[in-house]
Amino acid sequence: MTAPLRERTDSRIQGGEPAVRLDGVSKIYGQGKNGLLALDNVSLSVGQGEFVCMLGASGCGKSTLLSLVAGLDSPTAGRIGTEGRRIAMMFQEPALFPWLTVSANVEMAMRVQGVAKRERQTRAAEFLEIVHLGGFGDKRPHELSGGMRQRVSLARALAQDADVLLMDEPFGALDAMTRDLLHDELERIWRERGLSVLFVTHNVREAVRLGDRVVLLSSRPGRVVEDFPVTLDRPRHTDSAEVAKIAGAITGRLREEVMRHGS
Ligand SMILES: Nc1ncnc2c1ncn2[C@@H]1O[C@H](COP(=O)(O)OP(=O)(O)OP(=O)(O)O)[C@@H](O)[C@H]1O
Repeated sequence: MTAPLRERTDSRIQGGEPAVRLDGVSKIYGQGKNGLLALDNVSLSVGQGEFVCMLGASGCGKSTLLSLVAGLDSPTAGRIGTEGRRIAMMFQEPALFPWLTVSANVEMAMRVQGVAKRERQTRAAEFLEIVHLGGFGDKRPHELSGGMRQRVSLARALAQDADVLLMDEPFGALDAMTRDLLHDELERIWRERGLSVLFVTHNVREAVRLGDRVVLLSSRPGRVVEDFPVTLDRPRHTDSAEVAKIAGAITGRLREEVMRHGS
């Protein structure tokens, strides 16, 4: 059974504005001669309902960019617009509270928002249904597989009533088959709920499998090198020839970028 879609709170959202917009964003960690330029003049937008994947060499500033969009840190220069949108983040590690049940983990976001207990429980059960974990609410995280724990993490993100999902290599630690299943589920949830997604990955095929666009960042300092539109029909398959062809072109460009910096 799929839980009914809850009404979107679209009054928060301004007309055709992008869900996320970065204008000339730079980030320097530290100060003076010890300062480290992590991001340099990055301009990028994620449209409403768009799925954007971001690729780049290790250390090029992808996580930094997500943390700036999430408001966990401030840019040194430039502007980030996410007006009125609710943002949730997902990481490679699901970071669940091990002593709480699955349901209580999902309820946590609503608890912070002051939602009454009975409603929290009902809604947590709905979100767990959406991620195909109905009936697992009373389990503890250690009783679940890695893929199931990431599903809980996704349910917890949805429980924050997010419009924008920032995902930092969320499936990087999972085996290929589990990852494929989660791609299908994420795609379904993204479509059904009209989410805007900014998804960081090292896996080029994963980026092409999921993204409406794939944005390539340069080696540090991160700059936008290229923005590849992906217009293949959905659902796509990671192992398909079409995905492989586009992934091959992007990998070539990524390799050039990494070689240019000798890293
Ligand atoms: N809080 C911090 N203080 C100082 N330097 C930092 C901090 N966070 C990140 N950095 C540095 O900024 C650069 C960008 O880091 P970031 O984690 O954003 O890269 P990334 O592209 O996500 O890397 P990876 O692909 O390896 O996860 C790196 O050189 C990193 O060491």
